Amino acid sequence: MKKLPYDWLEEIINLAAEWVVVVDREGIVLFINEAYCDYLGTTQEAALGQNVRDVIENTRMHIVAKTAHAEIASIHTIKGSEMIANRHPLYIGGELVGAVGAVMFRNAADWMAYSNKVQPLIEELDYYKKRFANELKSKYSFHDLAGETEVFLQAKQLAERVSSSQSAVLLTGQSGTGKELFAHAIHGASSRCAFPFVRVNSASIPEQLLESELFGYEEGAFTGAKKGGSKGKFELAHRGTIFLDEIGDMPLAMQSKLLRVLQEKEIERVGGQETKPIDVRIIAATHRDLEAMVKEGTFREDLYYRLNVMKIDVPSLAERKKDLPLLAAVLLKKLARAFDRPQLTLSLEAKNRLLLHSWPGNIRELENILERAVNVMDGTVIRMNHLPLYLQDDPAMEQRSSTEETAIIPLKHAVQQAEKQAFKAALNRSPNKTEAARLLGIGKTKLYDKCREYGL
Ligand SMILES: Nc1ncnc2c1ncn2[C@@H]1O[C@H](COP(=O)(O)OP(=O)(O)OP(=O)(O)O)[C@@H](O)[C@H]1O
Repeated sequence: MKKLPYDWLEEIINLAAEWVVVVDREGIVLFINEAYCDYLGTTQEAALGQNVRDVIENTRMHIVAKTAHAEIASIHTIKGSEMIANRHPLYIGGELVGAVGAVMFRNAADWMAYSNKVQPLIEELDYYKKRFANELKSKYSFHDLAGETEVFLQAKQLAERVSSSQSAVLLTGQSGTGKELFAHAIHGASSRCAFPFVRVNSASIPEQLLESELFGYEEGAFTGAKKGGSKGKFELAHRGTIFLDEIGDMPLAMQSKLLRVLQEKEIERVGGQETKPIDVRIIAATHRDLEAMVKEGTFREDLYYRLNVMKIDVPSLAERKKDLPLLAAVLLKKLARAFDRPQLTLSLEAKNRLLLHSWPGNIRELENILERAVNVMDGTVIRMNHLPLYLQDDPAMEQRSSTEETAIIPLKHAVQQAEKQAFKAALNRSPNKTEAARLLGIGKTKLYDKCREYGL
């Protein structure tokens, strides 16, 4: 291979690094470029062969040539100016022969120009770091859990009491009842509140990804694995709380792995050899009947007992209908802020209609209905015609439709009712949403959209 001529190399160094010096192991100058000499007020002829300390004030090149410890971005004052220099040990053929020094920024103005470019990037990084940290914080406190009915207050008081313990908590209750809010509040009131709150939804993560999502993976664990590997949710939650939502949807194979982690209190990344100790509190939630699943053999009994140390039943909205006006008011306040539409209220007629509804989708359904209304109305009062069609029907029909002979109703409503029934049945009969989507012959995204639409 043809080598570059020496004078080319020198020119390349001048262009690339501007000020460069090379010393041998004794600190004798072997090379220094012209630009550096000009600044120092010397010449190459005079500097070569001299001890570097006699050529450059405050230098540390002779030290790096001895210790072989690189010094990066060190501040170096020469002739009253602060420069930023890098000093590297120089190895040739594996042997330490001296050191190379380069001045990266010759004055504050150079540094400022560079810093002006880098600063916005640092600020952006900072912003994302803070946002990420916020994501890992609990967002709701007990104060945010609205409700005054006896059954709700009992659940809330029990949750407040268990906050201070380290025991696992199992939150049960239908979908949309506020289990996640309870989990946030428990973490927020616990001694772990300064550490992360990390949520994992077992139903929304494909089975083959769940293990690496929970426990992380090492570099090269599989095709497409990130360089340096990745932390799993358990590692992210270290010293904090992990919220295992939809635990009833966790596949059996993963249940065994989860149980091992809970017993051993250590995790092993996918593709890794070492185990890491982990200190997390577990809060699990499900809308499924785990005891029935244990009997059926679809949920591990030993895992069930590990998770079910403290069980809190979050009541359905049907059981706490008296809370509906208060909940609607709280949710409307939230929507008013989000949509910048102050003073949102419910008309008496709409409120009465809501009180007659059976609320299979609980508070999430109420939230969706109110949000939809805010989107379709102009003023500040939610009226009957702002409610979804299935609530504009005669309320008696809602109760009758499943038991009596089919009433004649507009086709559009009938289709909606039938669709909602089909979704409910598929969800009840399937161990997870993927299976429900398969039974219905639709994609998972469509299933999620429809569940949101019908508040399921
Ligand atoms: N007590 C409450 N006060 C105010 N808002 C509530 C309350 N409970 C629930 N909500 C609201 O209802 C919605 C559903 O709550 P959440 O997601 O906690 O339900 P969930 O039981 O975890 O549902 P799923 O089982 O489907 O995950 C949320 O948007 C939440 O803000």
